[in-house]
Amino acid sequence: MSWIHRELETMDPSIFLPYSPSPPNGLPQESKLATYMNRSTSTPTRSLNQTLGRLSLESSPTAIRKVVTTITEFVPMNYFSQPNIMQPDSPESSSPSIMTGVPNTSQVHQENVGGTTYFYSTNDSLNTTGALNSSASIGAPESCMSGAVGAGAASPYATQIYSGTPTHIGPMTSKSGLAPSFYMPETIRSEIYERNDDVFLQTDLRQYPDLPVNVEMYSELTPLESAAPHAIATSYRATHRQSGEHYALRRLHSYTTSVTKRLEMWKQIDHPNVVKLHDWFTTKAFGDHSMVLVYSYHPACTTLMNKYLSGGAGNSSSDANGAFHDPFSSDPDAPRPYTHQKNAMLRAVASGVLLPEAVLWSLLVQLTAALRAVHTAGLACSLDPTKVVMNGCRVRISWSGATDALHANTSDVAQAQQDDLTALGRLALALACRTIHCDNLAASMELVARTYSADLKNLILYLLSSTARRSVTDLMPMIGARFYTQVEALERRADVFEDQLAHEIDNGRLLRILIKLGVVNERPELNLDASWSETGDRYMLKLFRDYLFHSVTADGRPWLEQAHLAHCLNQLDGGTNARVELMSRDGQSVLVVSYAELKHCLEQAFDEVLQAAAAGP
Ligand SMILES: Nc1ncnc2c1ncn2[C@@H]1O[C@H](COP(=O)(O)OP(=O)(O)OP(=O)(O)O)[C@@H](O)[C@H]1O
Repeated sequence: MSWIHRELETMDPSIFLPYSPSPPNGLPQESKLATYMNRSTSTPTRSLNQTLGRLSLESSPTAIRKVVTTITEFVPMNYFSQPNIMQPDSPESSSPSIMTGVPNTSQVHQENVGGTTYFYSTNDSLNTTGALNSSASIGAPESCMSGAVGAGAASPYATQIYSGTPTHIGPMTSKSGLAPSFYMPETIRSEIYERNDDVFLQTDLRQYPDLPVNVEMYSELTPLESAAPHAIATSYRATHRQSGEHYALRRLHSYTTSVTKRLEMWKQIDHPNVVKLHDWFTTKAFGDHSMVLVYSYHPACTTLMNKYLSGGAGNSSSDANGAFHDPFSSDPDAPRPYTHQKNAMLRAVASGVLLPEAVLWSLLVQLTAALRAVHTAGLACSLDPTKVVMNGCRVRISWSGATDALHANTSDVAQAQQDDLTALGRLALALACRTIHCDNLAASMELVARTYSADLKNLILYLLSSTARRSVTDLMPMIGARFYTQVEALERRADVFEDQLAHEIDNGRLLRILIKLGVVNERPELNLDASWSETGDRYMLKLFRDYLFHSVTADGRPWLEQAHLAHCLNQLDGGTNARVELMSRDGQSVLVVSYAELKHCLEQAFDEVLQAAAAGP
């Protein structure tokens, strides 16, 4: 007999036969179904209603509490919460107050249809409380308002998988003027994969036999750049031996000075556009007296130089352009620098590789925000395209404070801040022209004037002018309304993140409930009871598992319908009143149960496993 995929929300109650104490097709008492039916009707320790009756506000159910502590449950916002019913500080234990004193009204009806016995539990209070007991249920507003016991209904949310994409997310991809990479979900996914890859893919450390295994509290050192013979500084990714977290280390070779006052000041800077300096120490682990600066590690970073200015490996295919190779190359046929520079710019314009103005403003807004934080703290950062890193659309100034460590606090900060502003101007010009070779200022500015707005040109001119003393705070009026564009883009990106997060929360709900089912189903034994997973509450869960995963079509083929699976799991998570037919494996009996009852069985059974696990050897 094939499995029947029917849910019984609409079943007419009049078809239920009244319960008879001596049914015509009584169950053999040794059958597994009997263990469940006994637990529903007579066995005191297994009585669902008795269990529910024991639940009270004072003693919130250990089952629920244990589950919450062991697998972090998703506790939704209590949209309709009423102070007299819901406990604000303990959302997961609020439902039992409504359950208190639920009368034991368990009844079982059974009928025989064509040799198959159908068992119906008509325990309405069970269905209701189960629904209220949902990890994600919030109760219907009416029931909360009236406080009526038994009037609750499963949250519509708890029984759905996706609430749907909000309408404001959809049309954003066609928003003109904003770089699409700011808010495309596919981009978010690929960015996250790229970052995870970066963390998990290990470099072959045999290439670096001289690397120490441990440096202070850090191990698994992986160079972030290819080794240069006479470098004065080297960068590594490393893992903290205690926390397991990744850090970026900047090693300053043969370090002789020891003044660290400015490093202390750098440590205080916590800004989204500055890579955070956490710590520093000196070490002889590299065979010399090195200083190591410890920074936050941002996976899959690339420098602005690599991403936009060098045409190197870091460039995306659309960015790659032979126009940006070094004009001073050793190739005797290479064009003379000026010609090359001009040609490069013209080709950049023609081939459309110039950055959209919105992207330029985004970079400038972020960099000026970083400079503002740094300058306000009385520091300067030696801005350089190789020392600004980017992942996603976030820009950060990297290795902050390394210059101060090298020069031992001797530089004039006021002058260094002016140099930062000039460096920002040069960087803006380089990004606008897509080349670092902008020595011909007139030609470069001509390109900027032709391609971009007057505001951008004026900002660059202001930053490059050396006549007046400039300040980073003067830049804000020049950025003007473009700041709002940046805020708008970030908020749109946040919208997409929230939408994705909502989906993942729903996936998490399903994963948790699948974990619970997996922990209970087919467990070989529990507390020396080899038939534990086959009897009592668990028998019903086993049949539910069969119904979910092993259903077949009328001609015996596996019936795989993901929407059905997700729907059933959500009904279970919500503990709804909808009923489902569960057929015994011999096809002789059909149990008609509500998801509320199934949910309660699952929580009871899972709690038993948890208690056994916590009992210790
Ligand atoms: N905090 C960080 N987290 C992750 N990666 C970073 C971080 N800071 C820099 N990087 C990456 O490390 C790589 C090496 O950076 P580094 O500044 O050492 O490059 P470099 O051009 O070789 O400079 P230098 O010659 O001064 O060492 C770059 O690809 C950069 O993207």
